[in-house]
Amino acid sequence: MSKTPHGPEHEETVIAKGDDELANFGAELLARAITDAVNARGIARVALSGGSTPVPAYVKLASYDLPWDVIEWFWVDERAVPPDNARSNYGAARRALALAPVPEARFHRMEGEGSDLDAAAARYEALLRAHFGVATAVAFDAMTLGIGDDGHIASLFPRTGAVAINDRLVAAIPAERTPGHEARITLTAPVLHEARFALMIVQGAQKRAPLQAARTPGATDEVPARLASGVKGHLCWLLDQTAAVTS
Ligand SMILES: O=C(O)[C@H](O)[C@@H](O)[C@H](O)[C@H](O)COP(=O)(O)O
Repeated sequence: MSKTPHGPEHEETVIAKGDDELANFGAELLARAITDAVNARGIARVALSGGSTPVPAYVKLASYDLPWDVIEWFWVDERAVPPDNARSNYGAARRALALAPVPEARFHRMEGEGSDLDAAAARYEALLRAHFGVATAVAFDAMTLGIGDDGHIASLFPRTGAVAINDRLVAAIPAERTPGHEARITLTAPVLHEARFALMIVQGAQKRAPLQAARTPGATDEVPARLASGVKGHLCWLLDQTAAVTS
């Protein structure tokens, strides 16, 4: 049974009252993590999850006065669609960040559109190694995460064994292992765990059950979002009040 190997250095829960507050808190938390990273190391590397929940926070973040030239943007996962497809996580984040003065070269998308997702995953892994260095851990300065209704995180879906992939940084997940979804490319659990700051942003009554399951110790293959508790750095559960209700 794969369990989370260690707990966060720092863990907190922030409750937001409503959509706007969730987006504002999300943007503020990301901006702080980014600013801290640039102050400490002269650069911030950010990995963005897809889905709908984090997008309003990305929009708010775009209006911050950040050192945009030294922020590198990566993705936690991508759907097997072209970047201009409405389901593209890259496309959604790019639209949300459109007002931010980010140099094009700072965006590093996963190539979900290709016919060979294993090759695309390998290329992304090589890109991460080039940016982070081969010898060092791939530790993102800030990472947004979400929880699927089925308890998935990134594109690591329950009862597929995907949470146990630990021999690579980036994996291709075939459609038959993403129930109800298309094939994916995703960061693997070891990369999620290395995050210096992970913002787990959860909204809506339909997320109460998977959220409670994610915060209950147990097998990560049953509830992949339990991987969040293995983040080594600072883990922030940013919850809107409807998701935070405990039965
Ligand atoms: O590609 C994706 O879908 C995401 O990376 C995924 O892991 C997401 O975070 C959850 O499915 C929650 O999605 P919502 O925010 O839309 O509920």
